[in-house]
Amino acid sequence: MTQLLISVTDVNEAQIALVHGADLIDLKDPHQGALGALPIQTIQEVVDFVGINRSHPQQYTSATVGDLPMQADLIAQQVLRIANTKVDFVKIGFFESEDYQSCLDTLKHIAHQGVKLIAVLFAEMQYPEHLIDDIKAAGFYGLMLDTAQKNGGTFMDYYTHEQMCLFATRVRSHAMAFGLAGSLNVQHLEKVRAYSPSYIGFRGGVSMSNQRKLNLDAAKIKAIRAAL
Ligand SMILES: O=C[C@H](O)COP(=O)(O)O
Repeated sequence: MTQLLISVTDVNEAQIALVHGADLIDLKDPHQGALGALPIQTIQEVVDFVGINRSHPQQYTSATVGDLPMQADLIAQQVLRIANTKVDFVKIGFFESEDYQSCLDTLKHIAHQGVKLIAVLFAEMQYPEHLIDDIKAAGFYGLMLDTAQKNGGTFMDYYTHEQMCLFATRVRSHAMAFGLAGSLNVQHLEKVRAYSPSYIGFRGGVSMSNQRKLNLDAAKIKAIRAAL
C-alpha cells in the first residue's frame, strides 16, 4: 500500500498527522524554504512524541537538513546533528551543483554507520544522467522527487509521463524507497499512484487554504488517507 507522508512543524501537528493515519511524520519548517529545517529541539520533541504515541510500529519520522548548498562538510555536520535525535530518516535536498560526488563520498560513510538517508531531487532542476545510480552507490535508503519552488506546479509540469515512468523504474530497480511530493493534493492521487511510489508527501495540500505555511487541516489528511 502507498504510504502517506505529512510534513509537520511541531508536536501539535505531529499529533494531528498521527491520529489521521500518516505513516511518515516529516519534520520541516515551510517558512524556511522547500526543505526548511526545524530547530534540533523541535525535532527531538517530535521524535520523542511519535516514539511514545505511534499507533503501530510502522509510523516513522523524517527530518530535513534545510536548503543547504552541496557542500559536503556542511551537509554532513547537519545530518549527524539530526541523526542524533534518533529520527528514522534524514532527508537531504540535492540542489543544482557541478559536483555531487564529494557530498556522496562523505555521506557514504554516514550511511554505512546506519543512518538512513533520503535524497530529495527537485522536479525543476536538471541532474546528471547517472545521479540516481550514484545516490544508490552511496548507500542511500531512499530517493524522492519534490518541487523547489512551491508555486503550485507539480512534477507533472516538468516530466512527461514517459520520463516519469523511466525515473520511477530507475529508482525502484535500485530497491530504494521512492517518494513523490510537491504541491500535491487529493485530486492528484490517481495520477501520482500510477508511478507506484512507496509514499506520497503533502504539506500545502493538507494545510488550511492549501497554504503550506498555515496550519494543518485534519479533514484534508483524512480525505487523502481514505483515498489511499
Ligand atoms: O516532503 C513533502 C513536502 O513537505 C511537500 O510539501 P508541499 O506539499 O507543500 O509541496
